[in-house]
Amino acid sequence: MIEIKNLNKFYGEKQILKNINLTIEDGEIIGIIGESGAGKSTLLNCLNRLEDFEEGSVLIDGKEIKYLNYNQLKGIRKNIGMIFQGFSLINRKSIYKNIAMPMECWGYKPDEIDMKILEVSKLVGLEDKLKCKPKELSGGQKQRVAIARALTQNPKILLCDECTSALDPANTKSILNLLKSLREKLNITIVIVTHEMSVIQNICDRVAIIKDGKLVQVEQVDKAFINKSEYLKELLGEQNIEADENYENIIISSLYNENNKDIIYQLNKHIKSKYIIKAAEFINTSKGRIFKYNIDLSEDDLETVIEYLDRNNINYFHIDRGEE
Ligand SMILES: Nc1ncnc2c1ncn2[C@@H]1O[C@H](COP(=O)(O)OP(=O)(O)OP(=O)(O)O)[C@@H](O)[C@H]1O
Repeated sequence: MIEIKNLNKFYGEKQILKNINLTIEDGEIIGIIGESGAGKSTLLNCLNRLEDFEEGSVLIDGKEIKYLNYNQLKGIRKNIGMIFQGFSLINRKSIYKNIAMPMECWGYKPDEIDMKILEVSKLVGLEDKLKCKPKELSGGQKQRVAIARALTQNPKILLCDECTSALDPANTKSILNLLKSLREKLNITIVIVTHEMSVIQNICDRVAIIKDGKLVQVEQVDKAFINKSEYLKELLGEQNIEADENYENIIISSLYNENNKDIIYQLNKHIKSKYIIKAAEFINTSKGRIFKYNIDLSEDDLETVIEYLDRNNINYFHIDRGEE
């Protein structure tokens, strides 16, 4: 478990992280998203003390890392793998040698290294590329090498800083699938810093939004997308749809399930007068598919619709226009 408590971080006079509090459970995949310069990478780097922090604490499995000396830190960092956007591979060395590097530093015996490399290269699907050089690999394959290298230390935590930002959509998808399968097989905790909302949607259990150094929202991904906060809308570049004062406006949004899959058909059966679907959106998340309909309907139909939605346990938000 990672526990971040009242974390404050400064560069000179400038405060970069402002009273961050966050607990990350074992085996969780959490995504940290925010605008450029918000403090995402700095926060990630505080988790293994690549960056020191002035105030607050970071506990890894109950152990405070703030005051650890160099040797103690090395021990903790063994449990925390890190992967970056740029892969950090040595081009003149083979894939085998690139993966072997941390084990060589730690003084493992050659046959131990051999066995481990066989194991991790199978996990990331690179067992036939060990003799290649990085330049012979695609971006996605290079990131797999970086992940394999991190896995040689049997990490309990994987910190990923924009690990798919340099990849095309197909390679991004394959790396995200790999991370998901690693969590399933090894119960690794994964913290992902990203500016790509698709990464958050596809694999994260929770999303943490950081704005100007403050953690402004931490929520389960499905809940965050069912009822988007102003922060999330801002990151998505979405604007609120203007309300039409002649209608009641309702947003119906839920995870798809047996109960609500034919919601529009059902509404048609219940509503007397015409209604307007102003926007419809379908989002795939790690928790399932979310639908969202923004509907204008007559005042007469509002009560019937709300009753239907309540009865069937379907989420909705009635936009209160107030008394104009
Ligand atoms: N070594 C440093 N010295 C001084 N200021 C720094 C240093 N590193 C980062 N900063 C500043 O800290 C702030 C947060 O940087 P950080 O890299 O954490 O943001 P980020 O959210 O990861 O941004 P991006 O998405 O662009 O990578 C920025 O204003 C940045 O300029």
